[in-house]
Amino acid sequence: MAKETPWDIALTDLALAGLRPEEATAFYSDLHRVLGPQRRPPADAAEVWRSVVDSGLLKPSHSHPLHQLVYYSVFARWDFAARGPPPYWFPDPVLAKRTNLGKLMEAHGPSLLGSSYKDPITSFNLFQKFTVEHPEIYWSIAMKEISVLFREGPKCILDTSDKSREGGIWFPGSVLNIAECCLLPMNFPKKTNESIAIVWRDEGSDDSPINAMSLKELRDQVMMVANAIDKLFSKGDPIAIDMPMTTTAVIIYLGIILAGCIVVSVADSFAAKEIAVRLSISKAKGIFTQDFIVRGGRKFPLYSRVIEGSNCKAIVVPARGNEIGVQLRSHDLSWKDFLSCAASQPRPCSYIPVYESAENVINILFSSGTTGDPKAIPWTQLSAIRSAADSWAHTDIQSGDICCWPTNLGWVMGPILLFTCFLNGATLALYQGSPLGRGFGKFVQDAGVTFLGTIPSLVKAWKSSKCMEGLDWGKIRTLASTGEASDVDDDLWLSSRASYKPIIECCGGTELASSYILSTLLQPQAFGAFSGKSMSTGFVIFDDQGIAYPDDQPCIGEVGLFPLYMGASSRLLNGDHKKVYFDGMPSYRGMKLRRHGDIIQRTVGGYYIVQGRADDTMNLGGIKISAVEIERACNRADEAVLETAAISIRKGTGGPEQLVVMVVLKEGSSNCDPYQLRAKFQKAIQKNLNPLFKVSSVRIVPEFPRTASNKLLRRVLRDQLTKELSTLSKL
Ligand SMILES: Nc1ncnc2c1ncn2[C@@H]1O[C@H](COP(=O)(O)OP(=O)(O)OP(=O)(O)O)[C@@H](O)[C@H]1O
Repeated sequence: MAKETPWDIALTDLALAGLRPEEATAFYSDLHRVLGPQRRPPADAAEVWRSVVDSGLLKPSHSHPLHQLVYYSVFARWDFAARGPPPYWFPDPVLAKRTNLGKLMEAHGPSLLGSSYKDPITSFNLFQKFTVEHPEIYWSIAMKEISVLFREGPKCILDTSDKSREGGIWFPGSVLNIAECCLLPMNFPKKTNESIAIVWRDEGSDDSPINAMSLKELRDQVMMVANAIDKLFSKGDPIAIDMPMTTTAVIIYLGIILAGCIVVSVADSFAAKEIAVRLSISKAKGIFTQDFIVRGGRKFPLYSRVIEGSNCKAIVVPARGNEIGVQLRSHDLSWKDFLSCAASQPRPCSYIPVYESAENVINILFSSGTTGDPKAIPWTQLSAIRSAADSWAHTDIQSGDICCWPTNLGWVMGPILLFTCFLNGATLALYQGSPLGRGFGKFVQDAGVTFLGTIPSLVKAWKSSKCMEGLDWGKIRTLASTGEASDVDDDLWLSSRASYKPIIECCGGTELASSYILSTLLQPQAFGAFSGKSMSTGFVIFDDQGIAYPDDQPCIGEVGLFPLYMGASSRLLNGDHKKVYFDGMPSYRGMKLRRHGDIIQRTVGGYYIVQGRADDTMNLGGIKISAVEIERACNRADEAVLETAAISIRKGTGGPEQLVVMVVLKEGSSNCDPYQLRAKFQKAIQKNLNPLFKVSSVRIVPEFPRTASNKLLRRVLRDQLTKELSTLSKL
């Protein structure tokens, strides 16, 4: 499909990529005008691509094959080993100074870095390093940028005197209510009572106007909920929310925190048993839920799932309309009856928040369980601050932005998105239904979303179904992706839908309340790669012996986080925090490193590429390789492949690990032959990775097992294959 150079693209190629003859002729001459006469290198591919994008030649309305043809032809001769991943987006020196971080660096860079400070782009790495070495200075400045209002100010920013607290004590002595901070109008960041706090639309009402709620309306409703909570619960009670991330769910979330209780977030896709386990671990005193979930035009029971394994008081919100569609147990309440508890108050929409220390727990979240049983992670008010501040710095969220990221309050992205919007004066955009279809994309268009977050499986589904064709996503300023390693071609598709806006890759963990590697608008971006570490985050990549690679050296290894990490967890409800995150970790410069479990690659050029979990690493013929690297090579080996999972298994008798590539095919490709695929995978692996790696077999399956948040569960596939093998060997 791709040509040796973009100059080799012929009219016939453009026709094959979907252009009509007259369009192909016009495109051809425009392309050549942009490319100029130089037919062969030394033209730098990155500069060529930059001119192509700047010229606006490639439009969102063009077919994906056309975008592919140009992109892959431009970078056909790119030497990854010598230059790192190819950049597709470049910061503009003038615009960079107008970003949140750019402004902060311009204001403080000269005094903090002295004459070494040049400008936000040139000095980004130096500044990030400074924030790691002086986190107390960075956080004292960053805190002024988001709407955090202390009732009592902190004694200092960071206290490291208690050596048993590896993560340090942040903002000691301070008292606040973070939900109140979300709801108050502020001069900076700008939030008035009339500012639009939430916009939303119900699935199925895709041609109706967008609904909107002002900050004052939101505050009134949250206060009403807090008043009603006071009637039914006591301060400090854990109260669960298990429902889609709707406007009502967001109001409930803030109401629980305003009233000094703890939100227990449970994702709405869990089965009854999983819900029950989470309610029991957190000792929830009540649960807010819905009668049903309406998604993709279907109605799924939710209340019945919630009560199957738990007796705690349920407050039931109707999925649609005002009346609930299920019969309640005697001790449960409808949403209407719950709200009427507050209505009897003289001022139902007025509430004095419960103020607590910054380290007070506001939310219990559960990790995805990719590596084992989900961990119950207490989020403090600091976690909320961390999440909003990172979005301020890295995704450049500003007041007036309209932010959409399909997720759930039970996944870490839910609370991160909520605090990102409300502590930065941005608008939260919620599509109340399935994000998989065109209705969601139309909402993004109609609501004028400026920031769109995604997960890789969602992007893959949009690209493959072509459901977003013809939509105008022109208001998008920034995209983002998290959860799993993203696919270069899927990201090419995503960015091209928004005229090549940057995709900010985010990788962290529920227990960090943030991402440890995170792209920025101050550095060039490459698909599927992270341009750097997040502000104030330090880490090393270490080898099998626990020895850290030098910071400027390209390498692959496990990441070890510096333990002083503002907003990260310091305990687990269902596990030994020290054992999970610190025991067995190497030390670096006198610091015991914090475990995160990811294998990452630092490339030439200082980009990071996630290679998956340490547990998914395999040893093929004595060489260590991550599953993700093999999958990246195989995913593009044949047009029929939707996705692959690389698993290594060992026969019961021991011996070397054998590589099995499992495949899910695109719709309509069912007659694909596994033997032919094996040959193609073998070739792709030999060409891109290592000629010695052998594909032992290929399995075509209808779908992969995934966590409830859609992460590929390689450990389940590995267990299945190992079991099958041992049964076979017994026959
Ligand atoms: N953008 C990304 N690219 C690659 N991997 C990612 C990305 N974002 C997240 N991840 C993976 O997800 C992990 C964080 O997910 P989460 O906090 O939900 O817990 P988990 O590790 O999946 O679950 P558990 O700790 O229960 O096994 C990261 O450590 C990383 O492995």
